[in-house]
Amino acid sequence: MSETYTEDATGSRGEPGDRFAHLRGTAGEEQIELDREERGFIRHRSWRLLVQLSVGVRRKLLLTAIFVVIAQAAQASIPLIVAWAIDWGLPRMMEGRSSGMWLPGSAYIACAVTAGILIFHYTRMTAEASQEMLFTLRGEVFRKTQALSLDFHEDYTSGKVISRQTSDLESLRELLDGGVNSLVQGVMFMFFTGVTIWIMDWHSGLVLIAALIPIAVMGRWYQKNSEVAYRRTRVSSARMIVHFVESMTGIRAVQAFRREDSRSRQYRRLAAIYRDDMIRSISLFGVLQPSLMLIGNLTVTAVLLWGGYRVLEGDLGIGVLVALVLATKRVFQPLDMIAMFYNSLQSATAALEKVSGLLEESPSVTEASSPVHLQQAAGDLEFDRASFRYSEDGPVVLHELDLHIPAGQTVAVVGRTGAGKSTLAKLLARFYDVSTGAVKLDGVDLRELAVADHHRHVAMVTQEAFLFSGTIRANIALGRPDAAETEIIAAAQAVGCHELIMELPEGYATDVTKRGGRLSAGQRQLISFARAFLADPAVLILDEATSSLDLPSEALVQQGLERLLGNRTALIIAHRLSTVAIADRVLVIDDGRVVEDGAPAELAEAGGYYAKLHAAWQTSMGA
Ligand SMILES: Nc1ncnc2c1ncn2[C@@H]1O[C@H](COP(=O)(O)OP(=O)(O)OP(=O)(O)O)[C@@H](O)[C@H]1O
Repeated sequence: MSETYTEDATGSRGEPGDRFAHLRGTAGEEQIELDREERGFIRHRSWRLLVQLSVGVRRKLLLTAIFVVIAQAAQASIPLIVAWAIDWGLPRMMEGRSSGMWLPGSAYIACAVTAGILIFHYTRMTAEASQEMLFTLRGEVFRKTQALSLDFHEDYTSGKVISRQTSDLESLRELLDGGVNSLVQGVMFMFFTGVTIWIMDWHSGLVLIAALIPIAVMGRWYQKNSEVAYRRTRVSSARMIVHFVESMTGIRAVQAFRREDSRSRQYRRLAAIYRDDMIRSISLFGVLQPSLMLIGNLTVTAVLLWGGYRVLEGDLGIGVLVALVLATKRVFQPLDMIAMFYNSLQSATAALEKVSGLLEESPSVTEASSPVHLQQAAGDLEFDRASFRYSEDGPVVLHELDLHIPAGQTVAVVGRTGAGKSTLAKLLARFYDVSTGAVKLDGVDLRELAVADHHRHVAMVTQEAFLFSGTIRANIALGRPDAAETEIIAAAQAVGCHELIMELPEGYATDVTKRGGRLSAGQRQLISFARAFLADPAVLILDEATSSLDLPSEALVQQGLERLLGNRTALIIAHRLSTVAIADRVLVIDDGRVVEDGAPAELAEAGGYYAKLHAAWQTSMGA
């Protein structure tokens, strides 16, 4: 699949002075009322996405269209055949000529069989084409959301991503699966039946055309109102899903603080808003559908009355009148289907607006146009007058930081909460790029370094020690997917978790999500150390867990950590005295600046922040 779906060259936010900057990407996603130009912009983006998606299934769509036209022409000619049978066939039969029966009869059967076979084929082809388009889109939404940088995810929340991937794609599925098919089918059927009416009697054709006027007025009314109504349902559905996802991912906090009732109340409130928005949009459809039916029935009455009068006058054959009434009744049958299509179109359009916006986003951390490759890295790190703020108008979090960490050094970073320790780590891991200045690995600016090489040389072990569902083996192998079994075991042995894995019910094949495979915080950390050991990076960034482990576990984790560190360069956000003790150097960060820098023993004597922290730790150890 192509890399850029609806992304434009200017990035997701466009050029300065861009008239639609507030609508690009996911910005303005919750804006419900749009002016004419804004609507045009959003619609263009949505349709462009739909066209891009249809490129791969063009042949199938074309063939479907041809089949639909032929099948509907065959079906629509049935009233003509009836008229022919009555006005031409019947008199012949009465004269004893058998052709009066079998000619119209065979034509009727031929039309019905042709239509049946073609409908079978195009129904299957439409399903294949729409599923193929949805398959592509699902993959694209997943790929895009994974590729987007952390700053996007921190703003957008996983609940919204889930809502794009589930409820929005679902409403698109409804449209593509049944809707398009019924639209083309219905329109073609109406067209051909209309033509047969014209052929039989142009007076009735005029009645039909007159009926199109109120139909068009109703359609326009529905489009205007339902567009806004469905946009509103997309927003309220996303809010409801966001709340649900947050409550479930934060279930520990919810239960610990007994927030179940209040979270339920909030959820009910959001669900009620969604329910009301849905009722409002469906009610609009409730007006559209019967109105169209009424127009249809009035037209049949008009054709019957006027035709009947002309039969009495001797201007029209009775067979033609029967066929005309039959055809006029049939011409409106698909309106029901078309109205339903219109309904799912409006719902899917609102969904497509959101999905195409998400796909228009582009990562803020990108690969340089001609990246520098580093086959081997020693692990020399440098912050060169590096400043950073999370957003353009946000506060400066790191202030012109100058810091050199020679290869192989273990640096513990301490400081009060909110000082900027994690930010330092995130810049090294390149979750973000510095605002000014540079961060360098072996003298190469990280922004110039090939992303794959950066990933290979710099690894981050986060404090949550996240394990994916699957086996222990697979979780360690994430560090290097092509690693052999022996290498995986060697990595586990190196950090000291081989024994504990062997004690699990199925050893390395134990599923971490199953009962018996559940691991403690310390064990999870050791597994994530094994993963990092296997990856064998030159630089390790460790966000040490703040949760206190019991002493035997802490000792195990400590040993595992020391073995993992080896000769690598390491930056550890330290929360334990034992970790700081094994560091070569301690940095005390305060308000985005390094305020103390030296060997642990040296700083413990210096009487500053670290000395106090050290004393407090020692007291707690003694307690
Ligand atoms: N995603 C973000 N967007 C905006 N501001 C942020 C973001 N992450 C952190 N900050 C701000 O940046 C500053 C430094 O945060 P950082 O997470 O680096 O602190 P820390 O020293 O690691 O704190 P802690 O020990 O509590 O984890 C804080 O003022 C914080 O509010």
